[in-house]
Amino acid sequence: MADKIIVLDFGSQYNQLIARRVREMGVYSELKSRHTSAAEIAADPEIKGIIFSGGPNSVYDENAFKVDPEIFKIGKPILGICYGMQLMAHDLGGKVESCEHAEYGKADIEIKAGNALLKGMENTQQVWMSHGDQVTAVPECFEVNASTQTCPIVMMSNPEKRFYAIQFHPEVRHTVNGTAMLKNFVFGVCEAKNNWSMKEFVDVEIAKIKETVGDDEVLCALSGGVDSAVVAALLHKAIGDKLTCMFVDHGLLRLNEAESVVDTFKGRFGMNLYKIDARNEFMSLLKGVSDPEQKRKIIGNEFIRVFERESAKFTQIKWLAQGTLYTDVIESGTDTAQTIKSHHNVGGLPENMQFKLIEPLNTLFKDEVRELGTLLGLPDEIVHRQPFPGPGLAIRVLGEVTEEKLDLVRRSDAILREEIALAGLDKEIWQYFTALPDMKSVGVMGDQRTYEYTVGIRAVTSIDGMTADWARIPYDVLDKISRRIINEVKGINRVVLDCTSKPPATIEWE
Ligand SMILES: Nc1ncnc2c1ncn2[C@@H]1O[C@H](COP(=O)(O)OP(=O)(O)OP(=O)(O)O)[C@@H](O)[C@H]1O
Ligand SMILES: O=c1[nH]c(=O)c2[nH+]cn([C@@H]3O[C@H](COP(=O)(O)O)[C@@H](O)[C@H]3O)c2[nH]1
Ligand SMILES: NC(=O)CC[C@H](N)C(=O)O
Ligand SMILES: [Mg+2]
Repeated sequence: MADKIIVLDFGSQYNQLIARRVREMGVYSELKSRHTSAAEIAADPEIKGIIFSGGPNSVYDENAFKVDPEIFKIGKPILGICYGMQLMAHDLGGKVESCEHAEYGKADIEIKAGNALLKGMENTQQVWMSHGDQVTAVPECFEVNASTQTCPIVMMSNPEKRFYAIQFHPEVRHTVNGTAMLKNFVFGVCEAKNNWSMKEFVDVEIAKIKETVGDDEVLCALSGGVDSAVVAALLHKAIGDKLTCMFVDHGLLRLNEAESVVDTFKGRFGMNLYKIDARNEFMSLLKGVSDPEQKRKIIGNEFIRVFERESAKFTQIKWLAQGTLYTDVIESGTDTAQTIKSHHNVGGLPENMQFKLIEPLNTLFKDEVRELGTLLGLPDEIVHRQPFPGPGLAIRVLGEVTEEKLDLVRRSDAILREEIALAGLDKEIWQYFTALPDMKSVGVMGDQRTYEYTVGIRAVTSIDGMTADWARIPYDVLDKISRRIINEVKGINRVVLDCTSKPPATIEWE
């Protein structure tokens, strides 16, 4: 088995990012609950080191997240990041106070005394901060390694015990040498071996699936997107023809999408795929509903009801596999992180669901899933397909969903996709689509007054969908898209461009 580094979760939005940075180095890493006991960690010889994540609490809050205090006695290296640093200082007898000037964003640290994490680095380092508390006195036997203008103790360590702590976030790209510092911890301090790769992930997940489901049949919710295609490929390797895939046409798909998914997966790959026509059910449940969260919950709920009803027709299937990614989980809200939007497959699930879930990708990010897809032999056109959300066009038609509005989004979106591909931009732009804000404006066409819908173009560049920037589509391409939409899609008289990054916006408009 592979060496591993565990990340204890204290509620940071970036906690899973820490784990994936370590995986990128070829060392297995996973996020663990803060309730994991020291005894359990001590008993696992594969765990070579522990990282405490950041988090929203202050260590002095009444309900602040705690860690088993025995963890400092088991002899394994620990790296505390932000809240993790404050927790280490607090638990070992140092002092944490709220700072006079909270620091958010870029900062420069001055190295006072080098240590193993800073090996090979210049004295000044650009880092990224996000904190309102800071350590004001280090515990016994700790040294101060670096400071900023407003934070005298930005890094501390006790090399003998192999305890290291930093106030900034090495896992984000804005900390220029963040990855190098994490590498120094993982290889230099923990002496972990880089003997893990996606190949390992495949073997471990296949074994886990076999053990979990035994001889049972599994239903895989297949959308034609990369996540569910990868899940289906993994399952197929694990349980062969005990796998049944189901694709739901909820009436919220893009132009010709249903036909093309069936052609590809059933026709070309010969998969055991059932297409369910549930257009009427979804549309009637959405009638009169305009709140985005309510729409998402109705859709998530109905997906499960359709799977329950349809699967009962051939055998009693108790396992449902979905292509849930970590992004879906964190954005839907966890016991520590806020709900940004309820993804249909996580926050939108009904409470009284009969299925037990299989979600092998729920710790991964999109780009990791693409790597996995390639490894499993899926063709490029599937691996690099742009993401399309499960609730489909329902979250791109703002407000109440009607057939008329769906048709406008569908046709304008098809034009946008065609032109982006013609301009050779379809690989560069991560996701692109049109959305219909619930608004009309005045125009003049052929000397006549019009009062019709506006359509918005949303196109973003991203790596993992967690953060995104708006794509700089050349003006002449935009011009052609805009003219074609106005000329070809009756009912639209204005086209606008969304030039907002994520954060502060999100990719979808609802
Ligand atoms: N129309 C659908 N029919 C069946 N299952 C679906 C459908 N839409 C979504 N799902 C399920 O919900 C999961 C999450 O959807 P999501 O859009 O995040 O993933 P995806 O469609 O597989 O990949 P992508 O993100 O590339 O679109 C899917 O992996 C799939 O299991
Ligand atoms: O399957 C899904 N079910 C959902 O409910 C959902 N909501 C957003 N998305 C997709 O997730 C990525 C991030 O989207 P946001 O920036 O809009 O949160 C983008 O790629 C979105 O298209 C969803 N996918
Ligand atoms: N990002 C963090 O971990 C923040 C830790 C703590 N809540 C602070 O503001 O200092
Ligand atoms: Mg999808």
